Amino acid sequence: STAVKPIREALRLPAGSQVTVRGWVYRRRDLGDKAFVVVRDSTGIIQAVFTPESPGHALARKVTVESSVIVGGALREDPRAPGGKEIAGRNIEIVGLAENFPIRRDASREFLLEVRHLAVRSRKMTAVLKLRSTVFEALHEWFRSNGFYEVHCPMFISAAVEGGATLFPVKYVDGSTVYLTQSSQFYLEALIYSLEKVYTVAPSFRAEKSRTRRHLTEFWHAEAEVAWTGLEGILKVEEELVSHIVRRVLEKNREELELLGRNLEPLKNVEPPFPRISYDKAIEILQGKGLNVKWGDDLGADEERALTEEFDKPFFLYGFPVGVKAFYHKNDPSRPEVTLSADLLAPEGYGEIIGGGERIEKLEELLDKIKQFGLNPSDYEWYLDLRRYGTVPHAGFGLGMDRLVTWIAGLDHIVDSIPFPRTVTRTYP
Ligand SMILES: NC(=O)C[C@H]([NH3+])C(=O)NS(=O)(=O)OC[C@H]1O[C@@H](n2cnc3c(N)ncnc32)[C@H](O)[C@@H]1O
Ligand SMILES: [Mg+2]
Repeated sequence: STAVKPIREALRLPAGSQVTVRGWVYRRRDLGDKAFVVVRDSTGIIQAVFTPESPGHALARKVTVESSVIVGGALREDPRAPGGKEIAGRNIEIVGLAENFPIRRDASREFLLEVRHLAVRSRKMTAVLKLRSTVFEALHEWFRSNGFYEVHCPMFISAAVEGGATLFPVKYVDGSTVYLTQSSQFYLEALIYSLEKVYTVAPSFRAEKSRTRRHLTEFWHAEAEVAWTGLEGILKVEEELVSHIVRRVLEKNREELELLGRNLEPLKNVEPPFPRISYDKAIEILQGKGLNVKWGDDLGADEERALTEEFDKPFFLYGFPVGVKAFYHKNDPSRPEVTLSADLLAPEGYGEIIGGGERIEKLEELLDKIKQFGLNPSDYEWYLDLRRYGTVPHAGFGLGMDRLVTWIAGLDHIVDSIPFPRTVTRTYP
């Protein structure tokens, strides 16, 4: 028998070639005395047709969906077959005969989540996971080629970064209570004093009460911190990073984007500079659209969705009011009621994918703000120390990787962007 080839490569061979492929039975049906077996591997699908003269005919009729198989035969043109070619099946080896596979075409979203350990085999999920892999690969590529060091921060932390309401407490081995990290930001801020430009990609945990299409309780968080820079400096990093990632997906995952039915035009627009609008301007636009918002309100998914209608590429929303953002954001010296913060909103209704901004670098200013926010300074002792020993202006951001994948892939729910989503109601499988 010939050497096993990935299906994508087998399909490129000339008709008449002897091929052997291996994978899982994607579809199986009988038509008259012929057995049609469609095999799936990580590169695609190919049809094999077994006639009564084929040595493998009997096995081909008995093989079940999702059985693992090795199939051999001669390649031939057939415009009706997926990929325009099929295998005139000669032999089939059943490596693992599958029991009755529980997933049917009309399976509900909830059932597909319940059997996600099997549903990850679907062509849609396979396409999303390949695209997700490119997104992470491109992120590392960009940071590493722009002078950033990858660092790793603890998952067990002692104080809230993004507010106490979404902390997951953990009973630690010594009996104390610690928390799962919401963000590596403070540790990155410590690391800029040695490496100056740092990034990390790790899970963050938020006990979000809200059941929405863009919240997970465990999500993948790419965070970066840069010494000696301010708000505009970090926005430039963000727009170049996101543009690079989208460009790489367009280069590498056309097939997957097509399988997902993604309209590519919005993605082709993703080039720096991105538009920048102030929070003030955003409130004006939203009020002009008849939304019931006033200055000082936080902006939720509905408001963000309405704003994205004004743009055909990602855009920055900067200058949030002090009360809307976390304590560590630096107040604008020229307008102390607003902060030097900025979110990056993805178009097409997706909204926030990045949160970030300039940090408070002066010790007294940070101490005042911690107290203003009713927080306990002793919970932030080591974070305050960073301002006692050679403080520098610095800025950073956090990019929600699952939200980024959801937008780029054009998915309608964040749970479809990650293999095993964790939400308010799901920690299984
Ligand atoms: N280093 C930093 O400056 C990051 C900063 N401490 C931070 O955590 N900002 S953030 O809360 O807006 O979260 C950052 C991003 O993280 C994503 N995010 C934030 N929360 C979630 C949940 N619950 N699910 C999915 N994605 C989430 C979303 O894209 C946000 O824009
Ligand atoms: Mg945010």
